[in-house]
Amino acid sequence: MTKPVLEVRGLSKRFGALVVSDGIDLSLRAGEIHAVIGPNGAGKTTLIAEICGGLAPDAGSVHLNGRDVTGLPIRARAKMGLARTFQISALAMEDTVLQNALLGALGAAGRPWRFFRPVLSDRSLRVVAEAALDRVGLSHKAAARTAELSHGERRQLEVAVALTLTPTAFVMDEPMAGLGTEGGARMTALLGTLKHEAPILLVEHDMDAVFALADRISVLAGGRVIASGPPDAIRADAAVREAYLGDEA
Ligand SMILES: Nc1ncnc2c1ncn2[C@@H]1O[C@H](COP(=O)(O)OP(=O)(O)OP(=O)(O)O)[C@@H](O)[C@H]1O
Repeated sequence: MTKPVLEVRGLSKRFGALVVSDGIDLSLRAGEIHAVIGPNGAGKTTLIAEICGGLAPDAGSVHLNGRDVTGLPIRARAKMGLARTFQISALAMEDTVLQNALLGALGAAGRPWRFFRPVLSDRSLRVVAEAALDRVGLSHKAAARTAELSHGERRQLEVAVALTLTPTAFVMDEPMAGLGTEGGARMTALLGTLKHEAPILLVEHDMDAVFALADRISVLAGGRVIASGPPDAIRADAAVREAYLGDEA
């Protein structure tokens, strides 16, 4: 089997007496969507922070493309193509859609923000930013102020910003949150094609989306992976039903 793009081994973290990551092993392979689900407080947000570099684990490691990145800060991991989208929007609302994509491309190119003005006319960055907008279906809104976008369009723009990193792996934190039926369907279709460019670690509460999209699902409860496997196996897993899904699943 090919080496995982992203690999988490024995990740452990406690806040005082509370164990939030309890020896978590997880891998993300090329071409897949691996969903991480679990009840509130299971430790999903903490896990994402440890993977992306916002929070140092007490023990364990994170490897990206075979390289140990456990000690690296967020920015260094992002430069290696670890592209995160956020639960809460990190977009600049007063800037245009294209400017937000350009800011992403600028960050990916590792240039300081104070050179932003000239960058607006930088051809190579514009090409990257415009291609990302095109990819998520937002080209027609390039000149619009970001504040004028619908909620769904903002989430699409967040994916476009992530795309400007030329991702090695996506880490997505609830990309379906707040999307209606139409926006959810559009995002589902987008993720289904994006996974072929870079695999997606998907933390998501929308179970319909998870079971429709995921190639593998890992279930977190009390900081532990209590089950991991293809959607059908997870649906049938008694421990999962008890811990999380309820009998209606
Ligand atoms: N900085 C912190 N200090 C103390 N406790 C924390 C801290 N961050 C998180 N926790 C606790 O760790 C546990 C796991 O939280 P986390 O946010 O990772 O769970 P989650 O699975 O993402 O939950 P949700 O689905 O509600 O977002 C919770 O009990 C939370 O209160």
